[in-house]
Amino acid sequence: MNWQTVLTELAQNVDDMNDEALLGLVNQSERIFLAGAGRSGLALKSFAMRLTQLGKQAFVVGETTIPAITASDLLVIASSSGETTQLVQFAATASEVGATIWLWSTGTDSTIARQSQFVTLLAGKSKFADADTTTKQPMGSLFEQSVWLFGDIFTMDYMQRYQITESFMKARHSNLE
Ligand SMILES: O=C([C@H](O)CO)[C@H](O)[C@H](O)COP(=O)(O)O
Repeated sequence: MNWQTVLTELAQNVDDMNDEALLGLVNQSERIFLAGAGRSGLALKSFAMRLTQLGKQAFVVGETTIPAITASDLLVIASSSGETTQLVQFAATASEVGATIWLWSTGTDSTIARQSQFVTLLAGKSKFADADTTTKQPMGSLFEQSVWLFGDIFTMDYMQRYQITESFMKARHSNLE
């Protein structure tokens, strides 16, 4: 029963959100930084891994080996609320240096959204929102699931758009597992 509820809720995500501009944005960005807190960050990490396998330089914010972000870099932020304190600070720093920000969120009325050049809206509600009709799941669960799925679907679209094969990606998979 709850399986069906979750799958139905995930269908709120439209299937035509990977437009050419976003595919081009990632293609043109040599270095991509990814930031998310809590469960949103865990889901976004799965996309960071795929970006590496697609041939990009991907850095998860918070890892000690991360370089400084610069004007030519892309910062992807996943945040249901767009208001999580440390992510607001990351967006401010990225803006100061002139980096491009691509936010994945549930709305456009947030501090981070206002600093972002690109915003992708995913199904779910902000973790700060009260229970509503958007989802029966607690807090940001639907959004966090959507982050994982959007990353996977974007990966498939990117493979098709730039003719990247699975063997190309497998060759870039970690061999220290
Ligand atoms: O871990 C989370 C929490 O359990 C809500 O479901 C959130 O992902 C984390 O707090 C980050 O929040 P957002 O930045 O609003 O996604």
